[in-house]
Amino acid sequence: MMNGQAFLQVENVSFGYGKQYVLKDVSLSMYSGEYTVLIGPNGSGKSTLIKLILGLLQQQDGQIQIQRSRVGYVAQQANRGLADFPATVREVVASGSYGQIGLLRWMGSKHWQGVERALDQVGLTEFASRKLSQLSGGQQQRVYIARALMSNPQLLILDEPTVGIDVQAKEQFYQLLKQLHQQGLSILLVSHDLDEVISDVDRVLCLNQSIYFYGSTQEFLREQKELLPNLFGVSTIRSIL
Ligand SMILES: Nc1ncnc2c1ncn2[C@@H]1O[C@H](COP(=O)(O)OP(=O)(O)OP(=O)(O)O)[C@@H](O)[C@H]1O
Repeated sequence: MMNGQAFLQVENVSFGYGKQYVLKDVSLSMYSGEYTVLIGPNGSGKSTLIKLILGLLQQQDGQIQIQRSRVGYVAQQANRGLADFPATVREVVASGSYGQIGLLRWMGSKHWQGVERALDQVGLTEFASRKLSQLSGGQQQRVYIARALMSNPQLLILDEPTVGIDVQAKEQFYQLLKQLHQQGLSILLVSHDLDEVISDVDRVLCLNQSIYFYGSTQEFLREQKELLPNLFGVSTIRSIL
């Protein structure tokens, strides 16, 4: 897994919104096909790190190397803003190709085939003609994954995608991520649901302004009794929930 060139390389990155740093000297590398979960207490800099990786923020120090055209992104509460928009599920997924639903009329049949494929990958074919607002929160998040898949990403980044989704839908959602990973997609998932994803991921990254732990799932499980009390003030994964 670690062979070859890393396609995401974050080297000694520091960032602050004002004078104070919220991220200090952060380094990490992701290799093709890896599934990494990023955890950390509230305000530890997880979303900030994601925004730096996506190029939405610019670090003050350090370097980030990544081919951004090969990154798909599913934001926290992704449905905000679009949920009331009168677009169908199919149209929202299609907008992943062009970024704007208004441009859909320019899409050729090859693109629409891609839309059907993406809908199939996330198990939403039967909902394709429904309005987005008529789907549950969990289904809507799957629509956003399908939209992100339209750019044929190498890496899918998700920032707390299951906030506000019920337990059963969460399970289905993580099952979908597991399947996409098994199909070869690399995933960087920000989540508090460590207990639910720990058996699916390859690596765990614990952030608290700096990197607190970064290693394989096996290493994490071996060391969690020492790691978790310091990071979250709890002693088992289950108590983070
Ligand atoms: N736009 C902003 N301007 C100023 N400070 C910010 C801004 N966004 C975030 N911060 C601060 O930066 C720090 C890191 O925030 P960030 O959202 O990256 O943390 P997080 O780990 O994602 O938190 P959570 O788990 O609560 O989502 C926090 O102290 C936060 O208050």
